Parts: sequence; structure tokens; C-alpha cells
Amino acid sequence: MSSADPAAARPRRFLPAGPLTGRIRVPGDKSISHRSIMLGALAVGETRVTGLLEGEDVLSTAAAMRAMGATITRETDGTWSIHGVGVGGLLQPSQALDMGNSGTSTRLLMGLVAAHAITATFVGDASLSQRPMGRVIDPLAQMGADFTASPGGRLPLTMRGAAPAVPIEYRLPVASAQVKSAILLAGLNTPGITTVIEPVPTRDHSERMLRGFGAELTVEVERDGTRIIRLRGEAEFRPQRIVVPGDPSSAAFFVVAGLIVPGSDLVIENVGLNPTRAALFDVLRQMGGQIEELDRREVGGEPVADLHVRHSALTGITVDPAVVPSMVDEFPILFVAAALAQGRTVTSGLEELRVKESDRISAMRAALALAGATVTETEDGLIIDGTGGEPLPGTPQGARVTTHLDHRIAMSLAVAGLASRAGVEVDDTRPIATSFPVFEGLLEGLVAA
Ligand SMILES: O=C(O)C1=C[C@@H](OP(=O)(O)O)[C@@H](O)[C@H](O)C1
Ligand SMILES: C=C(OP(=O)(O)O)C(=O)O
Repeated sequence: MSSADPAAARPRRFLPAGPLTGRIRVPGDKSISHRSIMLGALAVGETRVTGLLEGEDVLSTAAAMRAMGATITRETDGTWSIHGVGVGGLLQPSQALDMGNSGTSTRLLMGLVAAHAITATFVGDASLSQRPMGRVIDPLAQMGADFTASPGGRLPLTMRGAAPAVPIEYRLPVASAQVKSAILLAGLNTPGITTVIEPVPTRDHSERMLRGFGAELTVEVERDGTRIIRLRGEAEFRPQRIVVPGDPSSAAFFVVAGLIVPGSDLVIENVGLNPTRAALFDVLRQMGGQIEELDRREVGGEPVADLHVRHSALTGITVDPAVVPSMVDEFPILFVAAALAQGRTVTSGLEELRVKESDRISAMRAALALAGATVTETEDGLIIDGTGGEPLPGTPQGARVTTHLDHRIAMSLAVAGLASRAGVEVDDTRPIATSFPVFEGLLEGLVAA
């Protein structure tokens, strides 16, 4: 990936801007896009996908599935066509699988390889090579796969899958949709029933889509909310037509920009509002944010609406740690909203943020402090004392916030720049292309409208 070369970094100062007005449509959901390609690659026949996110992370998944036998093409109208190999039909890749910056690609594909007689090496960029893979190595080793990993259970790693693999019952020790999905994907080509016990619910796109492709999957919810997910292996997949809804995690940047830049009034169309993803919008409403849902409907089996956002006076709150899994990627941009709110915002239960593309607690503390916000870091969160709507001072001339190859840090600080006096200078905008290649273009369109 290009962003591996620090000499080629693309810094940018995001300047204060007038109101954001107009209508935009954000690209397809990243989680659903990854899964569309992976599951399509396991169906015999043609799966057609519209609205696929064409970000670097998803393209890494597509390249890996091609390397293991699927035929994946983009048509001129933007529809993606996938001809799969059948469940159990993946082929030995001839080279290492380059996962770029993408944790989802790595962990879910490790699950797929685990139940095939395949040896595969996974490599990634400097950020991904720091992230823990032990959380998927443990259950997949119980299913019979064998691993040689870098110290700390990190990339590069080589794994030998097992065929047949052994079905397991596994209780998730961390709230992680990636770990859950890795085990379920391994279970697809495993005889018998694979069971994942999920004490804290996480995004459920895998469950929805596995069923859609024809897998026999049940979810039992216990009194305390624990979910028991059972999947019957050796499934036969039917190819699907998939319409990918807009990514709420991408919409989040424009929702917060609209709330904090005075005079803003914008509509973000086609935003996925799966309840396991949409907690940010509820938290922002609790802070006083005016976010209205228009035309609630279903797209591709997921709830979707257009969001009408207006500039609002925000008030700091204590965020309930129970909502963390349903907005796990949205904390960096929530911190920006909190920095502009009246009073104190307290967040906790965010340990998982320390093992994302960067340590997002410490990266956001450092970045917001450099931009002039009042931020305190705790073991598992940030405490932010907001300006009460006054613009942030911005980064001093010659100083840049460090994004650590993390797209969400870069976009969050870009939004902070809009609501600052001197602008916010970001050290490298290239990582934005991993999840939201058209982010800068959409932003420019809204401030110019
Ligand atoms: O399953 C997925 O598509 C994802 C799950 C989350 O990761 P964890 O499972 O590590 O929390 C999230 O942070 C990531 O952006 C996408
Ligand atoms: C954590 C993220 O992605 P991944 O784990 O796939 O790298 C993200 O997109 O914020």
C-alpha cells in the first residue's frame, strides 16, 4: 500500500469553513462490503453487488478472494460481479495475502482459511502489523488450524488450515464482531454445529448475511442479553443480489461536522441504521444534536434513513459504556463533538480502542490537545471539557497532528479543523482512502454549496 512510505505522506491543513449545506450520499458500508465479497466468493454462480465500498480495505479483501480462486470484476456502472468457488472450494494462494491496513479482512479471512486445506501467509502495513491476532488464533487453533505468527500473535503470520476442521463452542472473551465472524466463517466448511456465545452483542451483519446466502444459523437470546449463535456447517450457498447501504461510520463525520459548524443544514442520504451500529446518533441526540431521520426504509435487509442534520448547541454527557460496541469506530469523531460541547463529556469502557488502526484513545488525546482542546486520558477513555461552541484554537503553525496510519483519526481532525480558528493540520491524509476515498471531495462540495 502507498501509505507504507512515510516519505510520501500527504499532509493537509483543514481550514475553518462556513456552514455545511446541501445533500450528500456516503459510500457503502465497509463491514457489509467485505462480507459481500467473501460470501459471494463462496457461492456457486454469480453474486451481484451494488453500492460496494471501493475503499482500499475492501479492495484488499477482493484481491485475497481472487488469489484463492474467486472471479471478481467491476462493471462500468459500478456493479460488482462475483463468481464463487462453493463452500469449501477455496484454492491455495500462490503468494502472501496482503491485507494492507484492514483488520476485518485479516481476521475474517483467517477464519475462512482455517477450515480449508490451505497454507496462507498474511502480511499488512505497519499499523496492521501491530494489531493482536491472538484473539482469532486461539479459537481457530481449537478448530484445528496451525499458526506461525510474529511475536505477540501479530502479522506477518502463516497459517495451515484444517480439513475437516472441528466444530467448537466458543465464548467470546472480547466484544468483537471480527472474532465472532472469523469463527462463523470457519464453521461454514466444518461438519456439525459451530457455536459462538456472545455476552455483549456486536454488529450482526455476518449473521444476517450468512442466513441470506442460505446457511442454517440460529440466534438464541438469553435473559441477560447473551446471544448464542449456532451455525450448521457444510452449507450450500445460493448467489445473491446485494444492495449495500451507506456506511453509518462514514456518515458520522458529516453528522458531527453539521452539528458543530454554525449555520449548517444538510441531508446525508441512505445511511445504514442497523441498531448494532447506530448508537452514535442517539448519543449525539442526548447531547442536544438535531438529527432527524427521514424516509426510514429497508435496503439490502438493513434499516436505512436519510439524516437531516442542523447546527446545534451540544452539551457534554457521560456516555454509557454499554453502547460502546454499537459505536466502537465512532469515538474519535464523538470526541470532536465533545470538544465543542458545553461542559464535560466522560467516556469509559473503551479498552478496545487501543488496538484499532492506532491507539485511538491516546492518538485523539494528543491530536485534540494540539488543536487546543481540554482533554484528559484515563485507562479506558477520555474526559473532555468542551468550549461551549467556541471554535478550537487549531494547531500552531508548523505543528501537525499525528494520524498513525489511522483513517478515522485523520477524518476526525479534518472535521475539528472546520470548527477551529487557525485550522488543523493533519500529517497524512492518505489513510482516508482505506474506508472513505471520496471524503475530501464530499467535504469540499458541502462547504462550497
Ligand atoms: O466486523 C467488522 O466488520 C468490524 C468490527 C469492529 O472490529 P472489532 O470486531 O475488532 O471490534 C470494527 O471496529 C471494524 O471497523 C469492523
Ligand atoms: C477498526 C476499523 O477497521 P479494521 O479493524 O477493519 O481495520 C475501522 O474501520 O475503524
